[in-house]
Amino acid sequence: MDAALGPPEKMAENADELTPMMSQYFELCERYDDSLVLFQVGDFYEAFEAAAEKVARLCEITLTKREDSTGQYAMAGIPIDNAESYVETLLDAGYRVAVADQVEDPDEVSGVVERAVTRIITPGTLTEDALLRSPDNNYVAALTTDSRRFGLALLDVSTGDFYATSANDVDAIADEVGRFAPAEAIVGPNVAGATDADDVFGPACMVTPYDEHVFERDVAGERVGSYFGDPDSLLADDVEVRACGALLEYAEYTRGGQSGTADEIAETATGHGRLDYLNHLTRYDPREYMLLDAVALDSLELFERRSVRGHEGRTLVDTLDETACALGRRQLNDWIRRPLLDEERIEGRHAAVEELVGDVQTRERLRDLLTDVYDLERLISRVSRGRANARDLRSLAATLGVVPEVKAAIADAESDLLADLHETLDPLTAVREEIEHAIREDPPQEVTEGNVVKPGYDETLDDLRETERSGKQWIADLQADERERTGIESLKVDHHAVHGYYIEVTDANADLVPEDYQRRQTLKNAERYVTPELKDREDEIFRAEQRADDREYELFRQVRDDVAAESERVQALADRLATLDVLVAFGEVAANHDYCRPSVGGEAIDVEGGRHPVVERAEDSFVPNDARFTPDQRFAVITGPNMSGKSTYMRQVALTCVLAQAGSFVPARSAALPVVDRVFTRVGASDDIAGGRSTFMIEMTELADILSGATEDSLILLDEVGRGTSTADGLAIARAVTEHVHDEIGAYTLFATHHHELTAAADDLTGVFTLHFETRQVDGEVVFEHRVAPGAAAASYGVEVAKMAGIPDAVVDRSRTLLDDERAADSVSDAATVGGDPATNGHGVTSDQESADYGAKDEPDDQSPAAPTDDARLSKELRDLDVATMTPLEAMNALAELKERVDD
Ligand SMILES: Nc1ncnc2c1ncn2[C@@H]1O[C@H](COP(=O)(O)OP(=O)(O)OP(=O)(O)O)[C@@H](O)[C@H]1O
Repeated sequence: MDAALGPPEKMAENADELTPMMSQYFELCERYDDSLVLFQVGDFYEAFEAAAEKVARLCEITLTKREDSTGQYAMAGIPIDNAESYVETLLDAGYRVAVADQVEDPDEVSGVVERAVTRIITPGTLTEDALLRSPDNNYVAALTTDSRRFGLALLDVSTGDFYATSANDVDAIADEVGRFAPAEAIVGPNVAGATDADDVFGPACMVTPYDEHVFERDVAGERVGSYFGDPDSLLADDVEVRACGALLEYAEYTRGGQSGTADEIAETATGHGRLDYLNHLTRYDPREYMLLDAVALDSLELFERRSVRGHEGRTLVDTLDETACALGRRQLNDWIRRPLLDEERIEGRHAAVEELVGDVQTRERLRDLLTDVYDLERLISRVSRGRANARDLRSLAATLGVVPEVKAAIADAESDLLADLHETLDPLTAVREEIEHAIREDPPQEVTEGNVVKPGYDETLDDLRETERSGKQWIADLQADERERTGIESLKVDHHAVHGYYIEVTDANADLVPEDYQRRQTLKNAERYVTPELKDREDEIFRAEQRADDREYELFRQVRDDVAAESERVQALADRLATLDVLVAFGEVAANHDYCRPSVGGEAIDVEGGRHPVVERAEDSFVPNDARFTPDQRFAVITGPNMSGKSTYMRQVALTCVLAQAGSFVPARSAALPVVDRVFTRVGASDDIAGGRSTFMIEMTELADILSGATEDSLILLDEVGRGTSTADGLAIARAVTEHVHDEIGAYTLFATHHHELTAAADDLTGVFTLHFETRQVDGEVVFEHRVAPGAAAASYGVEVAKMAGIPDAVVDRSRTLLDDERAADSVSDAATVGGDPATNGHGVTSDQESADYGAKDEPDDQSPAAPTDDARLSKELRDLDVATMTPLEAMNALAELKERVDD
């Protein structure tokens, strides 16, 4: 990013001589040197010099020039009316945009109009609806550290969601970052020495080192205190206070507040930029939630879809998203991102979902009502920032109007959670009534031009409007009155934007014009006049209109302030409606897709007829599978050909746990599950070319994280560990990992592998068992049954899959020949080694596919200790020749080949 533009050099050279306007621009560029300043000049936002060139190039607009006594400056302007799309382009290109608006009415000042930066638009602090691309949260983060701990704060400025946490280990922080996926981060002074912030936040996040001062304990503490009271009672560690304080300062700064020196804090604490709607700071310990790090979120496709074959387009959240409003959608994301560990809370959600599953009518009623719920969090944040218009207030009132009906719909609820929601849903009746009494039903976008406040709400306003109305009526009647008085039938009364009201008389009737008419304008065939009374009336109308508009704006602001004062209650209501919406969505999905209520808290995984929630929607006939892990047998080695369903099965077990702990029902006939503290995944990786790490390196790094972080309550998915290195090394690592997880950790583990040797671990390690996926051969073609069964698979069918994928016949045939040859040769040598320690077996297996044929438990010769001699090899090959089906030529060739080998 080359965001720091600073003031243009050319202006710096003659800074003292700049025109007043350019001097303003120059100073703003100096002050906001980390941003691209867009400077209002009338209906445009202008940029000059280097910034202008950037804007012109990125936004594809013309680069022009501005010339004054001090020189010529490159200039590019974007129209204010649709500035958003241009700003979006600049954000995408990595800029912060400082919007410098005219803060005085140009008509009312002589000389240069004052301009001030009213907001700094950055990727993580967006509040503009047009720039927020989805209802999902958009977070900005702050990270800091002392030498001991790391503190992380996360804030969604558009909704007021604010979180803080801390950890000793930067990896734990990276995991939390992964959950929230902030769009932007500021980092404190010591972070650079302790870790690589770009690594922690990832490439999609704009990371900037920020003013050290605001991270100081006292400065930060004071700021946190000004919002939420004593920081020490709220937060667990100084690093959390530092991160939260700095983040608040940054958020204020982007809302046009001052960047904080100690003195300025007191000023901003009450002034411009303050985020009054921030009422809650949620301090949490990552250990309170099932941990899903970035790798797991990604590989389980909870939010983002990886580019893999099949099940197009859908993520877990999409699949579950039957929410009716934006509040619910965000809450759903949060529940999936942070599944619970507390059994009681999990059960609480399940009980509520169960009740809703069983009551279609209530569910439908609630869905209907919740569809009418606006995004209260963003509305109240706009209200508190003074950016809400009258329509926003009406939307808020409309939402409040739905609350009593929502309450009524769950009045008889029996589950604790629904009953509690019924009890605590707060209709804020007074707020709704105030808005409904004061604000018109269909107000305009603008709040300063009248038509906002209802007649009858305010006497002063009504009087002014009456004066305006009667004045206009008098003028409306004037044409008829004057025609009668003067006898001029063609006399016209009309209004002109510049000259105001006039009476028009054609030249033919000039002699009938009365004395009191004063000439104003001469046209080709007519004259326009005013009378003193018309002038007086006009002034009266104008004054009344002006004062009425002002009065309306004042009344509107009063109502808006009154609503803002209740922002905490509105936020609490938003949270409850969101909860209800997610519960209803869970109920809907469960009812429509045949999910069951899981029991949680035992020590076994016992899923009957489980399905993958996403894949089952894309497959016409999804095959349900059981999953059974007992307290004593927690490690499954899964074999089966490519495409047989191993990955799908493993993910479905993990997703079932995630869903259950998020509070949802699960796609299965029945399910008993433990409370899983963390899901680890090590499933296929793409090369991190930019990061300079090979597939194997990534694989090993992820594996290292798993081995150091997993507990006996964790769920581990391992897919093809050791694929990126030689088969012997890979197998050795796979076996050693199996032993370690089995002996030392005891986590629930699903390990899919093509190393059939690994299935032997089931014989040696009591907690390990084998599963495999079955396939059938029908007319020479492989049919995948997608059915899991105990034991190990017999063959890999890699070549058949290659054929299905469209590899040319010649290559497929050649592969078969090679494979047959190798099988013949290796089955002999294999007999000597399978079942021993793979790390020391030293035999030359050359690919995963081949290794898949090793160690199938039910092959009797697997365990035989025979040594591979040439004779044994030859005899086997001879035995395997199927003379009955060979052509004479093939028989001749085979014989010649064998003879040749004996001769050697
Ligand atoms: N239980 C099932 N019922 C129906 N179709 C399934 C089932 N499981 C998987 N499939 C289908 O089979 C495809 C392959 O499954 P999956 O990717 O799980 O295979 P795999 O054994 O892990 O393959 P590989 O070893 O190549 O990674 C999936 O994309 C899905 O469309």
